[in-house]
Amino acid sequence: MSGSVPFIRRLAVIGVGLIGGSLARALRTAGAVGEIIGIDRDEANLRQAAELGVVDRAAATVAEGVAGADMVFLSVPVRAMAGVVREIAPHLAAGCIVTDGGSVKAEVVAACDPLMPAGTCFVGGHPIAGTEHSGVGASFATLYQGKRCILTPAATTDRDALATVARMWEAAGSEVVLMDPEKHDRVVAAISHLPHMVAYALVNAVEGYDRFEESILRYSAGGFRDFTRIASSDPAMWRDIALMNREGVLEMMDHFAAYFGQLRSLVAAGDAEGLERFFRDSKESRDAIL
Ligand SMILES: NC(=O)c1ccc[n+]([C@@H]2O[C@H](COP(=O)([O-])OP(=O)(O)OC[C@H]3O[C@@H](n4cnc5c(N)ncnc54)[C@H](O)[C@@H]3O)[C@@H](O)[C@H]2O)c1
Ligand SMILES: O=C(O)C(=O)C[C@]1(C(=O)O)C=C[C@@H](O)C=C1
Repeated sequence: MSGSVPFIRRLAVIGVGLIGGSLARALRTAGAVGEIIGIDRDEANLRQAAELGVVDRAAATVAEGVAGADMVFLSVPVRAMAGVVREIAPHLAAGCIVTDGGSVKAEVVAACDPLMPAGTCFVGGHPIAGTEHSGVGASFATLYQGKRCILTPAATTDRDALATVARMWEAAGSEVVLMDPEKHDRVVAAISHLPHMVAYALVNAVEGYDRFEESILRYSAGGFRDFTRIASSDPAMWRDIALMNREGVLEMMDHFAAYFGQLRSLVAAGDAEGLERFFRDSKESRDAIL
């Protein structure tokens, strides 16, 4: 544990899975938080969170769980966020900050912000870090180390609350970036949501390929497995993301289809030079991000 002062007195984590559990672990390791209360509709997962010491105690009810908390972190699927805020709103202490880690921001912020009682504040957030695994058993303290966390404040967001949420993510090891929610959704549609759509479609396409009488997936090796790791991610989480960032995801799927079509034309035309140029451009861009 670092010697830093716990600047969050009581943190309530709603949805103690990969994202919420990892934040709880990271903040505890950093000495940034006094007490951590867990809330989850999956009783077995919540019990495990308490047994693992990820939370200090499991709340019996949502009302009891958020009572007296100065920070509430929402890490439930994106379409569940507003319902949870509606449920906790009457029980929040004055000055409480509610923030989230959901993968879509415009609709989440627009739905949650107006539900907040006077004297409390909602700050939208999204750590750009994760894995294909779910549940508190998959959580780990270093998930956010060296990663970015995007915060999406509105013009009306209290600046002190924003600074406290930024400090929380920095304590977890992340670099905080501010962005408006609409830009956020277009950016993650490109760098996160499209790759998941492509990976899910690729696995189904190969499994659905019926030229042979056996499933050929078992012959897959490094290339296919690296590329499709994220197709093992939670289907319900990705259903919610595709529905809530529908416009951004559709725009990127169309954009991708145009590039895929270009590549198809190069193959069909036997254009060796064009193919090599296409692959070189891509390799240069990909090498540059590492
Ligand atoms: N998995 C990732 O890589 C990743 C990365 C960044 C952000 N996110 C976002 O973080 C959020 C959580 O994802 P996760 O990967 O931690 O999922 P997870 O399945 O590991 O954890 C979510 C937890 O929320 C609980 N839950 C669901 N609905 C609830 C409700 N209404 N009330 C109380 N508890 C409820 C579930 O029981 C589960 O334990 C999602 O919004 C997701 O979009 C995920
Ligand atoms: O590394 C992974 O497994 C992830 O899918 C993490 C990932 C991504 O990079 O796309 C997935 C969803 C998020 O909202 C943020 C991060």
